[in-house]
Amino acid sequence: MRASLIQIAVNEEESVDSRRQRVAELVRRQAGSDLVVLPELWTTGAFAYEEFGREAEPLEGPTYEAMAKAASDAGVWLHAGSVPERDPDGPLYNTSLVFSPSGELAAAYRKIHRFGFDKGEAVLMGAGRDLVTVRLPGTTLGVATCYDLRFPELFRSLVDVGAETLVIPAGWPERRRAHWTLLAQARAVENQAFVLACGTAGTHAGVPQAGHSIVVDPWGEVLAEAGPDEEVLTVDFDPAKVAVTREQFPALKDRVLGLEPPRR
Ligand SMILES: O=C(O)CCC(=O)C(=O)O
Repeated sequence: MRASLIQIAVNEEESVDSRRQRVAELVRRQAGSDLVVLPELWTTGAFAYEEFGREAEPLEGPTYEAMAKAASDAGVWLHAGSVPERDPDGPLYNTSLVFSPSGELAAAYRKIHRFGFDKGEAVLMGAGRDLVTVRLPGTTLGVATCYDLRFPELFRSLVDVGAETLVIPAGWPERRRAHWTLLAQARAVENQAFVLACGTAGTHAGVPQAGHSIVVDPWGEVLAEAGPDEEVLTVDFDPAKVAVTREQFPALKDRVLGLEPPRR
């Protein structure tokens, strides 16, 4: 299976419209890959809080339209990263869109863990509640977004519903790049799954982005890692390695659930 992670540079000098067109063209150029992955909130930037409301789109908005077409033009599965979604009956959501090679929406995932503590996304957006997996020929994707990476129980739940390849679009800041790399490897090792983690490059809202998108195999080996700038990271991997790893080193079978609290 060939995956291409497009680590988009999100800078304020470029308008959202031109970035959308540029990214659609970049997706089209990945014809021949099976799966293309984009980062989190690449239209606005994950830290451009004032832009969320201004650039929010209905689910089937301009980014949806452009990415559905790009996926079908290229004939690829496209995890189109996330957009600020305006729910007509509710708040904004940080919503990821996954398209099939014919341009049909295969899944939408509303980010569960919102970043910012008492500001930013955590107060501006609503929280998703639903686990999302997508069946592709050869593997099942489990989807999560950026800050979700810090919550291992989410990934365990995805594994419990069949995830074998964990896809994580992000807008991770340079300041915590070490956490990004470490957590991507940890999620791969503990879940015996592939991790495809696609971040942004550039600087927006004064926050330099980490770049360094990364692909990790179920044994924790880094198959490919991007540099700090805009880049397409292409990697070939064998999804069957998940089953082989889980069979040869069956640690997931040794889970002990429902432990008792300490006795007083
Ligand atoms: O957890 C982090 O350090 C970064 C998270 C983040 O930037 C986000 O979820 O947008």
